[in-house]
Amino acid sequence: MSAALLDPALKLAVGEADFAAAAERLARTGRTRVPGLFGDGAEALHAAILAPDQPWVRTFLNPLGADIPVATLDASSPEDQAHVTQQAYAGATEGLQFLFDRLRLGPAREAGAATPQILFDLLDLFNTEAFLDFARRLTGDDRIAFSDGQVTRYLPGHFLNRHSDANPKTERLYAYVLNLSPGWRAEWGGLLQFLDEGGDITETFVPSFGALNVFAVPQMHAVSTVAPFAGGPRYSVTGWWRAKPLERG
Ligand SMILES: O=C(O)CCC(=O)C(=O)O
Ligand SMILES: [Fe+2]
Repeated sequence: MSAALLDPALKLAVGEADFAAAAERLARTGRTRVPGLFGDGAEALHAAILAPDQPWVRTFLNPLGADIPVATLDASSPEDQAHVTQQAYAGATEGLQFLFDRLRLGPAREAGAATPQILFDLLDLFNTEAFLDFARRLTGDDRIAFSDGQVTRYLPGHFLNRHSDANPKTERLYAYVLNLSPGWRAEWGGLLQFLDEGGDITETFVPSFGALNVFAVPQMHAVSTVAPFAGGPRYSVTGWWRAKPLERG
C-alpha cells in the first residue's frame, strides 16, 4: 500500500459540495467535519492500525512525563496495570488528566518498528503540498505549513479531560482527528465534545468512520470516557496543522 493509493483517493473521496459545506461550517463555528476523507482508503488504514507488534505506549499525566510501553504493561501484574489506571483516575476528577494509547509515527519510523508502511505514507501525505493546500483551502488560513500526526487508541475506561490544545511554542493553528473505528455508536462514549465557558457541551462529534474532524485552536474540548461495552477501541490519527515544523529536543 503506498501513497499512490491514497493520493487519488484523497482527491476523489471529498466531493466539492461536501468540501464547500465543511469549509463554510468551519468559518461559521470554528469546527467542522469532512466525511469519507479517503473513501475506501479508511479500511486499509484501519487494518494497518490493527497490525501486531507496534510500539504502542500508554500516556497519562504523571510527574515524570513518561509514557509506558503497552508491551511492558501487558507483561506486568494486574495490580501494576491497575495502578496506572488508578493514577490517571485520581487526577481526573478535577483538572486535566488523560489516559489512552498512542503510536507516534515519527519515532516508530526511526526505530524501524513493525508499523505498516501505509501509516508512514499517511503522515507523508499530510505534509505534501497538495494536502497542505487542501488544509489551507478548508480553513482559509494560508499560514498552514506543516502537519504532525500520531495514531491514538482509546480502550474502555480511556478518556481525555477538557483542554484547549493551546501551546504557544508549537504554533498549533487547527487540530484534526481522522476517525478510524468502523461502526462507532454514540453510546460507546469516546465522543469529541466542545464546551463553553459555563461548562456546557455545545457540540459533540461522534467518531464516525473515515470522517476528518477539524477545529480551530484554542478551544475547549474533551474526549468522553469509552464505555466498558464499546464494540472495540476508538482509533484515530490525530495531530495539528501548524505554521512551522516542530523543533526537536
Ligand atoms: O481524539 C480526539 O477526538 C481529540 C483528541 C485531542 O483532543 C487531543 O489529542 O488533543
Ligand atoms: Fe485536544
